[in-house]
Amino acid sequence: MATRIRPSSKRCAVIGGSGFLGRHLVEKLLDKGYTVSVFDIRQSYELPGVTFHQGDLCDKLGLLTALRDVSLVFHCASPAPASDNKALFERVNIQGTKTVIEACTEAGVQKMVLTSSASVVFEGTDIKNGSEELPYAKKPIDYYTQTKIEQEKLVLKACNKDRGFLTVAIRPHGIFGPRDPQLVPILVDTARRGKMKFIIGDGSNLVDFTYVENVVHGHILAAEFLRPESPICGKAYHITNDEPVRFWDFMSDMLVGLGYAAPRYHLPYFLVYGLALLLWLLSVLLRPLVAFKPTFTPMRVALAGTHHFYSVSKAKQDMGYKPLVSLKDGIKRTVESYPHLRHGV
Ligand SMILES: NC(=O)C1=CN([C@@H]2O[C@H](COP(=O)(O)OP(=O)(O)OC[C@H]3O[C@@H](n4cnc5c(N)ncnc54)[C@H](O)[C@@H]3O)[C@@H](O)[C@H]2O)C=CC1
Ligand SMILES: CC(C)CCC[C@@H](C)[C@H]1CC[C@H]2C3=C(CC[C@]12C)[C@@]1(C)CCC(=O)C[C@@H]1CC3
Repeated sequence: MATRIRPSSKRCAVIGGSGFLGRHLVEKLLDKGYTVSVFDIRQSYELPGVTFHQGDLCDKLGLLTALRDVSLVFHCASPAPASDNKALFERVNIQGTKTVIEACTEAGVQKMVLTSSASVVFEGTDIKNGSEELPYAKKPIDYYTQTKIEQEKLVLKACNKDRGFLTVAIRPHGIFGPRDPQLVPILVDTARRGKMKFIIGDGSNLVDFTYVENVVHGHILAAEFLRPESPICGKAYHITNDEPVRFWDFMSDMLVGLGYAAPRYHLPYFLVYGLALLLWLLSVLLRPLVAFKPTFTPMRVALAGTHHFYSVSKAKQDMGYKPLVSLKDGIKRTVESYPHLRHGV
């Protein structure tokens, strides 16, 4: 049974703290008595007790200023997967993460918690109750995931007990909740354009969706357990709601909760995947002439049409992780937080 050890210092920095997960993390850290600095390329809010440092994480000097006197760093910055910009993913997730590690070691930071992704092991085919033992995807589903793999490897490799720098990676899956800029807005936009009528495949595929407060809980537990004698040093941990759900039931609950019709008609998986691949290729080839972004990318079709859910046994055993908010409550809270996205508004 894991025993939690209180952190020696509660001064931390959240890189990417202006984002969806980052802001929820900042709010919970403040509740728990931490002193928080945010480092982000943009400032999206103001909160008493939070010091904002606006800058690009590829800039070591900017980081060093933000990391002064900080003992714990959460790194949850990344370009959005939908940006589909290979050069940007490589610059921020790989080069930028190298810079973050260098800055942390130069500034004397003792612990770093990386937000990785469960998708680092996903190749577009079924994963059922996948453990952290699964190898990294040899053929990741997109450039974003490819760079998340490299990023996780860099951070875990940097863990060095002798030098007093401890690292751990949290791998959430399908984060949702209030202020999420991706899942619900994309879903509603697709529904408003009349494109949410179809279920890809037979609709029985199980997927993990994780309420944002559970993801935050996993990050803070990891930070608090990160000590030289702990088994979590240099390791990756899945963090989910531990309630795999049919992908299309989850989407239907969200849609119906917001007043839209649930999808009803089935389309064969491989037909939709093939069409999505064709459209994506066209969008890449025609990029210099016309800019269009298909809603159903091959990555989204793979995520929507396969089983992919992950075991959280290791996080339970090593850090005493247990989701705090059920899927049902998470969906209710999320739906209530988007009055402006309701049907007819
Ligand atoms: N949303 C999801 O379902 C999942 C997200 N993740 C990971 O969780 C983390 C947080 O994701 P979200 O909160 O959803 O994204 P988000 O887009 O809301 O937040 C990312 C933040 O990073 C900042 N950022 C981007 N480039 C930067 C740069 N060069 N320098 C400084 N800041 C920069 C952005 O301004 C933004 O505030 C990311 O690492 C993502 O890969 C992992 C699994 C699932
Ligand atoms: C148009 C519909 C078929 C799908 C709408 C919902 C999708 C936008 C989301 C369903 C699964 C989500 C997901 C991610 C982003 C949003 C979805 C595709 C991630 C790719 C975000 C970043 C990660 O690290 C992995 C996530 C997997 C699940």
